[in-house]
This record gives sequence, C-alpha cells and structure tokens, in this order.
Amino acid sequence: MGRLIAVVGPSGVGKDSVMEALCAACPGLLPVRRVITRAPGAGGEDCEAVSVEAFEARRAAGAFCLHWEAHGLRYGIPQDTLTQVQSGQDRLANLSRAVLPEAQAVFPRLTVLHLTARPETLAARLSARNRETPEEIARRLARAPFALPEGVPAVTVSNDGPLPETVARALQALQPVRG
Ligand SMILES: Nc1ncnc2c1ncn2[C@@H]1O[C@H](COP(=O)(O)OP(=O)(O)OP(=O)(O)O)[C@@H](O)[C@H]1O
Ligand SMILES: O=P(O)(O)OC[C@H]1O[C@H](OP(=O)(O)O)[C@H](O)[C@@H]1O
Repeated sequence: MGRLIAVVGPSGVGKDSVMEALCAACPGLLPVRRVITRAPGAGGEDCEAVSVEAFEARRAAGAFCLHWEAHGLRYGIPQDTLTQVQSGQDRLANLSRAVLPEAQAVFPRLTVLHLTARPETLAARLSARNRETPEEIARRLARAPFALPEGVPAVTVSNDGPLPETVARALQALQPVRG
C-alpha cells in the first residue's frame, strides 16, 4: 500500500510550486492530474479541463475517488489514483482542506502537507499570478483562514520564505517517500 500525499493550504500559498519541486526531487513521485471545470488554457497546473456536464457525467459513472467544489469550480481526483496507491505507489495531490476527512476514509495512509503564508504574501502572489480577477482574488483571500478539519494529522510548513527552503523542510517531514 502506498501513500496519497495531500498538499493543502490557502489559494496562492504555493501548493503547485511545492508539488512540482517535490516531484523533481523525488524521481518516481508523480502528481495527480486533477479534473477541473475550468476553462482550458486558464494557466496554472496541468489539469484536465472539462465542462460541468462532462464532470457530472463522470462523477455519476464513478470516475472519481474524491471530488469537491470550491471557488465556483468542481474538482475530481481520478479513480485510478486509488488503484495506483493500493498497488504500492505514492502519489501527490493538491486537495481542498475541506475534503480531507473524506480523503482519510478513502486513503487510510493519507499524509497531509499543510502549507501556510501570511495574508499579505498570499495577496501579493495571487495578484502577481494574474489568473483570477480582483473579485475572484478577494473571495480566495476571504477563504484563506479556513481551518484544517479536526482529527486529520498534518505536517505544517511555512512557504513564506524562499521555495527551496520550504521544499527542504517538506522533504524532511515526508520521508520516506517512494515512487
Ligand atoms: N516560496 C515562494 N516564494 C515566492 N513565490 C512563490 C513561492 N511559492 C510559490 N510562489 C508563487 O506564488 C504564486 C502562487 O503559487 P501556486 O500557483 O503554486 O499556488 P497554489 O497554492 O497552487 O494556488 P491555487 O490553490 O490558487 O492554485 C505563483 O506565481 C508562484 O510562482
Ligand atoms: O480553500 P480550500 O478548500 O482548502 O481549497 C480549495 C481549492 O483551492 C485550490 O484550488 P485551485 O488550485 O486554486 O483551483 C485547491 O486546489 C482546492 O481545490
């Protein structure tokens, strides 16, 4: 049995950046490609962008082992992630903090990496990234303080400083990570 490593934290904290660096540092550790009802070519992570209708059809057919809604978008984790983890591989996924209790039920060896940063850092990064409108950014910042659900063990690492420092601390906290 492998592990699902969930990377969580407020929008703009650097989940995708940290995931990319962790995968580069751990050959064989692969990120989960999420299915999202986001416009294709919106930028950011490599995801499978689908319409709401296509997402709902796949959800009804059991294509997702986890799914949730946030920021007006629907997110799905493909069912084959569970098969891969059950066959002994570790996988890295960007999850909502709200879906962690469900994720723990589906993936008994769930490991949670919780990234944090100061509100002013989040605001600066979201503005600089330029993927959302100012209104969307304001809504994302309002959700930033969402607390981790109780009873979900997590390793909390600040990503306020330089990315390599965060990645070094995360690697130390997550050992051993297998591909
Ligand atoms: N340690 C860091 N120092 C400076 N900039 C960073 C750092 N980490 C991430 N960034 C930058 O901050 C912005 C947000 O990062 P990223 O997209 O990885 O965040 P995210 O948590 O995945 O956000 P979202 O949940 O909204 O997708 C990006 O432009 C990224 O390059
Ligand atoms: O605030 P919470 O629920 O923890 O996170 C909600 C969602 O925000 C981010 O979405 P995106 O990557 O910006 O599309 C996360 O990946 C998650 O899906």
